[in-house]
Amino acid sequence: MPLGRATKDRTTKEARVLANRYEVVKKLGSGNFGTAFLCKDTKCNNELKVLKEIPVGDLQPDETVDAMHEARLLSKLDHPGIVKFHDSFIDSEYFCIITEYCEGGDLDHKIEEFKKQGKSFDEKTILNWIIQLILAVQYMHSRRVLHRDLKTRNIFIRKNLMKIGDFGISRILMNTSDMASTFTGTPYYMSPEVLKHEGYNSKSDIWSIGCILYEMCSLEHAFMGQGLMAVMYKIVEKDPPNLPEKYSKDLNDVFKKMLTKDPEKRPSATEVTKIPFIEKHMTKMKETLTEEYKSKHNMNPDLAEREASELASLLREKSHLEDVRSTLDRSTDSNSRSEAEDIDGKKLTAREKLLQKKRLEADKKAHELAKATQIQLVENTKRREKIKTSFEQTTLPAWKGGYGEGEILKEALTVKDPRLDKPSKYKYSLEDIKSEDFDDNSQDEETIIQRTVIRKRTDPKSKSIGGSKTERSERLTRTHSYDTPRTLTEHSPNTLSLTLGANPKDRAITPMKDLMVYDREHSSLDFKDGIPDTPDLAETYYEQFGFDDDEDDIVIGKTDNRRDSDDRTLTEESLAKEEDDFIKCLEQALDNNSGESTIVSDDSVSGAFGPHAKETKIKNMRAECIKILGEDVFNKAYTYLKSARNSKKQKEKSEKEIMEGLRKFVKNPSDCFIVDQLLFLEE
Ligand SMILES: Nc1ncnc2c1ncn2[C@@H]1O[C@H](COP(=O)(O)OP(=O)(O)OP(=O)(O)O)[C@@H](O)[C@H]1O
Repeated sequence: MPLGRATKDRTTKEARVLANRYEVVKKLGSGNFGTAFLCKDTKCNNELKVLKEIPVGDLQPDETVDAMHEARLLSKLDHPGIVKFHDSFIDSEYFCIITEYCEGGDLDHKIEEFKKQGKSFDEKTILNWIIQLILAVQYMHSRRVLHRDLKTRNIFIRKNLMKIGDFGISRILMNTSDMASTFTGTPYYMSPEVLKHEGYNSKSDIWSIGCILYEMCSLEHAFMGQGLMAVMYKIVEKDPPNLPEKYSKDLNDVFKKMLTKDPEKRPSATEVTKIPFIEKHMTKMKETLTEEYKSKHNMNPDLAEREASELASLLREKSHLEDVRSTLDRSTDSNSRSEAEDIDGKKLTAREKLLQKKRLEADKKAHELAKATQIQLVENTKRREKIKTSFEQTTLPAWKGGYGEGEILKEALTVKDPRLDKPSKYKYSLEDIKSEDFDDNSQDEETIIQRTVIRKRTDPKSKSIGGSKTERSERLTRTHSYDTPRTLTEHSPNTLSLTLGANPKDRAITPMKDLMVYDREHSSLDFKDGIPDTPDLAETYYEQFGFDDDEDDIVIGKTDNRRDSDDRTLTEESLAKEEDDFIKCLEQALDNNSGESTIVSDDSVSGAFGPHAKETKIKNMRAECIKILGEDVFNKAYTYLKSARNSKKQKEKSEKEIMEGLRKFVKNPSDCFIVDQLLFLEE
């Protein structure tokens, strides 16, 4: 296929849905193989994911079989240090991959940012990161998957967790036995054996991790040179530099081991984890992480807030349904009469008619809610048990780090509730909230109740709330201490009840029965029967609190059809799972046990899209050259370098002479580095 063959350019088409499921949000950028987009998974609660579109040309159906098979196997791999491979499919001329989205971007960007700001990463952070990467590599190598293109642009950050992207993609895209395919365009991370055409193996990935370690410390590449050849020469012949002096000798030794020229003598991932300095840090990480995890899950304010929010919504549900019921009870006898007939001698108001209309619906929702709550309770109990067991079994270390600025876990679990703009370790009265907290005076009282419930804390230092008015507020708040963590899970489903329906005991909805009282008589709120006075307001009220006609799901916690509003729960849960998984990885590594090995297949298989992927790479690199140099300069430099690399006479020229020759076209010959890369790739 000729170079630059036109593939349909879809990079600008963002508002589109792929596979009837992935809605493109925006373009993230283009790489060697294709373009990455941020997308929403409409079938998974609009979770943000990354779509990678790789042009593969017009393929015959059987040509895609291997790729799809490989992709399916890759999607089974799961490790907190690997960007999760979710899905793949062919769409027109594109092979599409759906992966996890890492909101922290890539390490290359992070390093650039630090460089610009004159900052550096501290040793502890670097050690944390490198251990994460090594554990991820160990996991994949134990399943016989090589990366082949490890570089800072393929390392992603998600809540300070380091994740390796594109692991195994080479299996699909590249013909792995072919040198040009292995040459990804970036020479900086390539090992001597690869440059010497001695073949890629698992140790070549370790070399790349060593190069990444150097870059984290010095914010520069380990092997630098004006031209591609100079870099390659240094990699093969020269000793690696030392890490900057601010880093320990121990870390420098680890780095040197990883950059041992002879792959036989270079440590494997497992061997790196056994280097005493690394092992010691892993043990420390485990201890600190466990402690932080423990305290977080015992007293996690975010978790508590979420639970409070759920409880508040249950409360709303309860008081509303009680109100509906009591009103309906009053009117039950009138059902046999005409709607227009009176209750207690009065005609039914529009509001009462509305109540009637909503009655069945409300009851149905109550049932669904009770069911959903019970499912959530079971899930919460399971999760708690799991966390508890994990604490008991481990002494995992608080794993601090992350740009040297904070505690990873702390950040990892901080999911802010946009409704809460202040830390809430205080007691709030309704008046407090009305007067100082919310600018928006137009909020209705129910919202205020909810916020009060969420904010309520029994901080011993807080001023007590006395007086009749505040007593009323007190009744509206939750007398539930977050300092002594109590959660939904601590209440057996059997203890839940809600005075609703013919048989109240059958309607398990909230564990707050004994803890929360909505005292209608003394309430300062004016919707004493729970329903606003006018039908319009009532309608708004219903809609606001989840009784909208069109609404068909009640979603609490984790269910299959979660809605947008549940994103927060989802993220929090998935992050907690990742922490948990990472703790297990550390444990396994410390136990010298790499876990059960699900071997995917031999990595020597040729990539299904080899020729197409190579062609795309060349095309993209050529476009990049033109972007950097301009078309005219590129053409001249390309012709000059091609002849310098190919003709015998020119070959005798030293690198220095070649660079000088380039000065005829460009001010800075090192700008032509990428042209050299392109030529190398083309060869
Ligand atoms: N999982 C992800 N989460 C967040 N951003 C991502 C993710 N994958 C890719 N990106 C971003 O999308 C852009 C393009 O990424 P892509 O992987 O296609 O190319 P690249 O890494 O820049 O180059 P290469 O093809 O050489 O790996 C980059 O800015 C990258 O940071």
